Amino acid sequence: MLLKVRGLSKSFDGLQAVSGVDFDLPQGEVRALIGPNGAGKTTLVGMICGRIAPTSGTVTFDGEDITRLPAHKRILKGMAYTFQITSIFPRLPVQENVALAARRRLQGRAVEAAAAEALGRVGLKAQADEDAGNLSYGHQRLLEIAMGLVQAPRLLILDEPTQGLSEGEIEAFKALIRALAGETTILLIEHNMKVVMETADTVSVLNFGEMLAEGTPQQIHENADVQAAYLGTG
Ligand SMILES: Nc1ncnc2c1ncn2[C@@H]1O[C@H](COP(=O)(O)OP(=O)(O)OP(=O)(O)O)[C@@H](O)[C@H]1O
Repeated sequence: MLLKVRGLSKSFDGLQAVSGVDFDLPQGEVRALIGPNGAGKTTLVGMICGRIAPTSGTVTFDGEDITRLPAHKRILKGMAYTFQITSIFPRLPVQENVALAARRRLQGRAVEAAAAEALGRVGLKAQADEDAGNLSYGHQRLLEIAMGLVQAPRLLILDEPTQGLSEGEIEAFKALIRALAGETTILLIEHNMKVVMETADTVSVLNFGEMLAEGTPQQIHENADVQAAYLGTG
């Protein structure tokens, strides 16, 4: 098991954001984490990648207890949390942004080759020389994914990657996830159910900080408890 979460809880001033979550993510799986607004998804993922200290519980990555390891050390172990660890440098070219991320693990010519490959994968090759700040919002999000990918992570965590993307960009994103499936383990917080249904191997549903259900996209789609949880919040 690549990632193992046991009894993970977080309270903020008495508000129980995540309570007693158990969660297993096998190597190579694409897992979607869904749930109504405020269910605790970002808090759970924050504890997995080390940005948020849990109130109790453990996180094990590749057999090692990393519960107390700071975020930057988790990155070195192969966790990439794209939208938090990478921030775009708007005045640098797109390619240079990706090269900076690549230098966490590579040197010399390998940096440029890896950056070009990552840009190709997210469909931004034509924008390589533009300043990152001039990209559309959707393209900036794809750039962030390229900056995660270029680090060759063992676990890639994407927090609402399709938010703000156009229909065409969402199609490209789905194709990218399918291409990465089996190669990289992916944990995807996603509100767009079409994206979830078409990319995830398995879906975990969080509701009021607790794991409500886990199953294939089809099972989750048909699950009465899940339907009720979403209806309850409008
Ligand atoms: N730093 C914080 N301080 C206090 N309360 C917080 C903090 N972070 C999150 N919360 C609360 O914890 C609960 C879970 O929030 P979280 O952001 O994890 O949910 P979410 O499922 O990611 O929601 P969304 O889908 O809206 O992003 C919410 O009630 C939120 O208000």
